[in-house]
Amino acid sequence: MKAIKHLMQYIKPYIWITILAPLLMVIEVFMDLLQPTIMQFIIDEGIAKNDMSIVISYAIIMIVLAIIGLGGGLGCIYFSSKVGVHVATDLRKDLYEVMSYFSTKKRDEVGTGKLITIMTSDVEMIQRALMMLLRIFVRGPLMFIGAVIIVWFTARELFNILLVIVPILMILIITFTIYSGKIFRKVQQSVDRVNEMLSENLAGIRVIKAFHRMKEQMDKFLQINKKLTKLNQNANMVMGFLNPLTMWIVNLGIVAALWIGVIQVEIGAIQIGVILAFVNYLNLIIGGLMMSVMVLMQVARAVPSLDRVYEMFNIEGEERHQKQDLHDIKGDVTFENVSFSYNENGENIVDQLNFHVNAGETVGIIGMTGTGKSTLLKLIPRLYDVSKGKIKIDGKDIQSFTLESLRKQIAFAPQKALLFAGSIASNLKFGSPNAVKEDMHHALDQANAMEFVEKYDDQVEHELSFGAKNLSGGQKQRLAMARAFIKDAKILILDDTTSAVDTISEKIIKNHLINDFKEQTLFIVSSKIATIQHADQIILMDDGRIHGIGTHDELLATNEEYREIYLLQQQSGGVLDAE
Ligand SMILES: Nc1ncnc2c1ncn2[C@@H]1O[C@H](COP(=O)(O)OP(=O)(O)OP(=O)(O)O)[C@@H](O)[C@H]1O
Repeated sequence: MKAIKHLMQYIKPYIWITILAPLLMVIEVFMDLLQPTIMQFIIDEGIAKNDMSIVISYAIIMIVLAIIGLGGGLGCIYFSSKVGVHVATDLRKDLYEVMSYFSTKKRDEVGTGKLITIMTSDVEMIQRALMMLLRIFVRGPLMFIGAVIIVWFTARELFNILLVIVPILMILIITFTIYSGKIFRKVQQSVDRVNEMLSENLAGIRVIKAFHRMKEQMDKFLQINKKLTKLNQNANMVMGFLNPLTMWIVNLGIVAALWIGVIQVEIGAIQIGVILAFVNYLNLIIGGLMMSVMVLMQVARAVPSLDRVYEMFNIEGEERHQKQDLHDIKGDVTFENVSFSYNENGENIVDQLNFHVNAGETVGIIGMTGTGKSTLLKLIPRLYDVSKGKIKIDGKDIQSFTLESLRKQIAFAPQKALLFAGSIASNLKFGSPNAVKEDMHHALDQANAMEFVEKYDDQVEHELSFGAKNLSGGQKQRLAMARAFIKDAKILILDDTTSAVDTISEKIIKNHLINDFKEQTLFIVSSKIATIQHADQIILMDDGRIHGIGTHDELLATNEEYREIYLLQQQSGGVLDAE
């Protein structure tokens, strides 16, 4: 109910054409309903009495009425399509907006597959249902009721046939509609799963190929797809049963009409034209019922879609407009007893973290994989919210600031260098929308990316393909770093952003980090001590906890595990000194 109310808000701007479309359909139905009666008149008064003038004049009336009906029908199609398409477009636009405000946690929970299905097939389902409702939902019942009334007045001797047939058809239709609604709900869930698997496999196609797991993935996909096929088949079977069953009942009605009708003609109670008109009206009645069923079926399919769309609008998003703005920060960052778990009541991925970073300092974070380094970083721009404790910037809890203003103060280069299709410049403008060429060159220099960008004829205007597949892993990382650098934010976070970068480039970038970012608070996660050796503090993470904290020299002197990592990396030649 609430979902329907919500949909009504989208129909409201098009309310006049939403009213006009069914009105035009009323004209078409009236014209259709008049045709059999005129035909009856032509047969009984024209042909039976050999009066050609009646035949011709009523045939002309029939044509005129048909043309008027056609005009009404076409108008209805035009306006109902307009409503459907516009409502769908507006819904998609708003869905895109709310989805972009989902908290990262919620987005993870819902899953990309479901989000894509909702934006595409669910919205389309609503669009189709809306169009059909405006076109056929008026036509169906009106044709049904109109035909029944006309039969009552023109062929009352045959009316009893309707009293038997119509209730049977109605029970049949209602049962089928309810049942098909349940099946379509399952179909939709199955489509979600297919989409989820598809998007995951397409994104990971190179990994699948590299590990030669095409067959295994294909088998998995086939299994899910098979389930969808079966559900679709069931749904179609339901529909497949309905048509022959109704036609059989209608045919029984026609046989009964002919039988009873002929007896009535013989005793002179009715004329032959009445029987023909009745058969025609019977077809209109069935047509009306079937059309209503089609609409109901479509509505039954659209209801789960409407619910799913409505659910998206109700998902707790990130707050947008309350709280105070964060301006001109110094850049002190404090973690006070911070714990975080991805799942409610799940194990803490980071646990009771306590540390303080002064503005302008660099913090290096190191530790085994899966120890919560990336998670720690994601808590600072509130990509996820802490489960316990507080993170403070300049002594104030980050929860008290608007997300927009908080994130303006933070430049974040995530572990996976995600770039967008478009020019290098457009990607850099993500970091700083007003950046000019000089700013871009400067940031690209700092990330040692100018070295390859300047080789392109069109330089920063060079187009990146979807997912920046025309770049190497190291090139992508350097551009992603440049995008963070150009933002010139007070807090700069680099999550293992040099893992695929060559040693010389890494050394250049490190020098820039040391010399150009003295005013910024830097968080650098790396698996290599050499990358963070210069940091004012190094945090050694172990199983979500801080296992050691201090400068490189302090940790070397006091922390066994740190010393071991350092020696191992020294032996494997991973040492990299800043100049
Ligand atoms: N979105 C998520 N949902 C649920 N669990 C997650 C999510 N992201 C990470 N984790 C889990 O949290 C733990 C820590 O992950 P995190 O990425 O923070 O580790 P990390 O130290 O950065 O690892 P690496 O060095 O490999 O990048 C892992 O066990 C991981 O499975």
